[in-house]
Amino acid sequence: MTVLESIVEGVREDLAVREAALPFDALRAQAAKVPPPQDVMAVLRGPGVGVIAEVKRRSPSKGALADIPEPAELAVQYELGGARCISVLTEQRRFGGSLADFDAVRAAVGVPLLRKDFIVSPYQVHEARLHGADLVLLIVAALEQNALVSLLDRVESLGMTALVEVHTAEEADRALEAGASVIGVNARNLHTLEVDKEVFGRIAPGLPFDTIKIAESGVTGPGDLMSYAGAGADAVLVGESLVTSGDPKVAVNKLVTAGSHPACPRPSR
Ligand SMILES: O=C(O)c1ccccc1NCC(=O)[C@H](O)[C@H](O)COP(=O)(O)O
Repeated sequence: MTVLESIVEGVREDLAVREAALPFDALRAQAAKVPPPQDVMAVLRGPGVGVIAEVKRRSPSKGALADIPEPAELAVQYELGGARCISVLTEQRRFGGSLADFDAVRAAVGVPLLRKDFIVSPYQVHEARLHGADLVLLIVAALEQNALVSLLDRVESLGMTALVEVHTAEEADRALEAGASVIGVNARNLHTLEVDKEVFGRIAPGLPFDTIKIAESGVTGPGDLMSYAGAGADAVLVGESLVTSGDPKVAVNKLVTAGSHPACPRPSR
């Protein structure tokens, strides 16, 4: 079993417990009463290269990264530093995240929020909406094509935006066939955990010009952002280097400043 398969197995077990506690129809009815999501496409199409800053306590590849006793405080620092969106990992077993973290962040910041999890069921999509998500991650490698198409439709039918994550050209084709308009190219192979920062540059130029392109993983500073910008990134998604920086506001702001600098290559839309 690969790392991704084992994560998804645990996610399905935890999901069954939540479904037993709050049945799907009741969840859906509650989620329908939540204020509508933000227009994330407009935010991601903002000037320069944006930063999506991630609340990430630990990971399968690196183990413990940061305690983050107050995720809301971290998120406020990200927002003050100029993050365009904030990603909150809600997977508990491997990443130490939770929907309680998501709620705390939602209550503290105004920027759009990404529910970063391993979404395999419509239940998780409505759950994301119930907790105020604007964006939902869909990982192509974790989904059969029919499931990808129907989850993407569901995310959009609720007014949210799907960040569809790929790691290979074949997965990018599947994302486009499913109708993705925001594609994240993850430098990390979720089966082996190997990080290859060249992957974005191999895949992004082949995507349609009007697709929002997000470079995920392995961003350690402004130099990486500039390289990804040169290969066509509209935004970068950054976790580890921010949570381990000691000063997340400054660390985010260094990236934001690089992304808005006149020397930074512009997205070609
Ligand atoms: O981070 C991991 O080790 C990982 C392992 C298996 C599945 C997903 C994983 N990470 C999710 C992410 O995509 C990253 O949290 C995100 O792109 C930020 O990456 P980084 O800046 O390298 O922390």
